[in-house]
Amino acid sequence: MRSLFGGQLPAAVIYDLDGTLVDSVPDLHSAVERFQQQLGLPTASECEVRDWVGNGAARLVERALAASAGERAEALFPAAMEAFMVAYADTNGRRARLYEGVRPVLEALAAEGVPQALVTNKPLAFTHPLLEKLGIASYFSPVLGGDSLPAKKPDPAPLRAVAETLGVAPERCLMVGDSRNDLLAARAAGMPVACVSYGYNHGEPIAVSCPDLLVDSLLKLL
Ligand SMILES: O=C(O)COP(=O)(O)O
Ligand SMILES: [Mg+2]
Repeated sequence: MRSLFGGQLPAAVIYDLDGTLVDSVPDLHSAVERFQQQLGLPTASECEVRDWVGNGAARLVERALAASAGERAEALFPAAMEAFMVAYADTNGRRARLYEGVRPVLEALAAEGVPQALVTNKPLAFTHPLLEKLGIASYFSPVLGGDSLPAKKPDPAPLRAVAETLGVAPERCLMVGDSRNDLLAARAAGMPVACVSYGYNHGEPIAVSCPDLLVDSLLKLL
């Protein structure tokens, strides 16, 4: 990580959540399965849901409907969205786990006084309870969800907003993510970007998008 900043630490680190810090797919899959069952639709596998995550809750529901509801997808969307929100409020955090290395890295950077922030496409109402459950909420300020601003990643607006809030130049921040949404947002904001290889990227290895740094564990950032 220091190699990207002339041997120094970045002025701030901005993390993605799902697929970068937290393996949240088991809980998202349970919620998708539940709304599909309620609507009498065939249910998705966990692998399918893994490839659909990353553009926020509405896109996840749309992708699940496209795969299971055929011509009825559009008409079923409002009911599916409502059922998903209720189901995920219940399943969120049940099986979610921090990836290896996450807590030590958060601790190490906090000890060095590096500000850490979170920009996820997950709705904010699900983000705060998940961070609390996993015991990592106190590391991040600010926390932006997919519905915090009019635009979400891959739009650079949330990353720019964080840099401005923290009073640091975007090029001195490091974005850490798992998907091309994180990478495109960072590039458009003028931020160096590190990606983890183990996350969710719509079924494609993130290496294809050539991040500035590619790591198989957050520990490699140190
Ligand atoms: O699409 C989601 O809800 C997950 O988003 P994230 O990878 O930006 O945390
Ligand atoms: Mg992600």
